[in-house]
Amino acid sequence: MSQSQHATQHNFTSGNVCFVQSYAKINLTLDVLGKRPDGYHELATLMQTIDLYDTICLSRIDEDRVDMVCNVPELSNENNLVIHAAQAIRQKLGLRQGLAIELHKRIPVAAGLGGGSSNAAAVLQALQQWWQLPLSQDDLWQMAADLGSDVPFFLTGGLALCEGRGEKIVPQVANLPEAWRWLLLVKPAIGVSTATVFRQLTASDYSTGSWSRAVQAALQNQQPLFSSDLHNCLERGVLEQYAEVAQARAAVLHAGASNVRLSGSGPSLFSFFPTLTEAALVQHQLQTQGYEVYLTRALTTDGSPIHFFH
Ligand SMILES: C[C@@](CO)(OP(=O)(O)O)[C@H](O)COP(=O)(O)OP(=O)(O)OC[C@H]1O[C@@H](n2ccc(N)nc2=O)[C@H](O)[C@@H]1O
Ligand SMILES: Nc1ncnc2c1ncn2[C@@H]1O[C@H](COP(=O)(O)OP(=O)(O)O)[C@@H](O)[C@H]1O
Repeated sequence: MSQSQHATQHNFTSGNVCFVQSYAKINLTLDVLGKRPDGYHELATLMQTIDLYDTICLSRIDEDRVDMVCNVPELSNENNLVIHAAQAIRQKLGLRQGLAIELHKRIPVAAGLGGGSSNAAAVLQALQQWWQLPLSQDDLWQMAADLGSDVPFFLTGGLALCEGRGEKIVPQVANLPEAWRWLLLVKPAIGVSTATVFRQLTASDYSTGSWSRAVQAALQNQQPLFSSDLHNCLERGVLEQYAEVAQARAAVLHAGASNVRLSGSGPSLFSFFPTLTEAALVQHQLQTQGYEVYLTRALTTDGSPIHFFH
């Protein structure tokens, strides 16, 4: 029996079974620099893993195939990224060892929280460690990047500056202001397609990358940061296009939050609080209005709570 802590996954293996925790992310900042010839957008985004996770149970099976069940019925099919990740590894190494995957989702789906990407990275990393595969970090990174723009970030997690289409990762020392100790996530009752949100961008939404780089520098130097320093270039389009998100944003502010931002392509919104009491009060108010709300916090690469500065 062994227990290991690598990157954002907590793995627990026992004989033929391996359990993995697969964490969600928020985008503290998200700059879109412009559209690339390949159709993707050039990004600079500061991503941070948070204490909200799916659980994945991997078991060896005798047959040469990958099976999967999920507690969210519409995700129980071969398009699930956990199957793509397992098949990518089997194909790359010509493995015939079969696998059964149980996926228990807690991270809201299509919510801007990176759940599918996190699950894919968790499977890549768990199989690499559990089966002691001869894959380099570069091999893993390439497989992750082929699975999706956000997947490489989840191989390291914690806090990172992500550039290119999101796949170029520069890990940062996880270090946030004291005022950001508690994190409230509000998930409006709609799913949002990432591709649609990018399609609706206009040139006036683009930035130079300066929002993310300024916040990165302030965090590294432990300088004061304000909620107005955080920016997401996708937010304008999402607030205009989806009334549910604009309403939820207004409700969060009305409930007493001093800051609120969209995570990724949304629809999830996040707010920071210095104390648990303040966060819990706002959470309670929003829950009584019927909102889906999560009270959580930021994590380091090994899944432990991060360091805060004054
Ligand atoms: C916006 C972000 C911010 O972290 O997250 P989510 O809101 O999805 O969580 C990511 O860039 C999402 O990453 P991911 O969900 O892996 O995207 P992919 O599967 O690679 O791409 C989905 C679609 O989004 C668009 N896309 C994605 C990334 C990028 N840099 N430019 C794009 O234009 C493309 O239309 C692409 O077909
Ligand atoms: N394991 C998975 N978990 C969640 N969604 C998945 C998974 N595998 C494939 N998907 C697909 O990916 C889409 C985006 O889901 P998700 O990763 O949760 O959101 P986001 O891209 O907003 O962070 C979903 O609509 C779903 O069809």
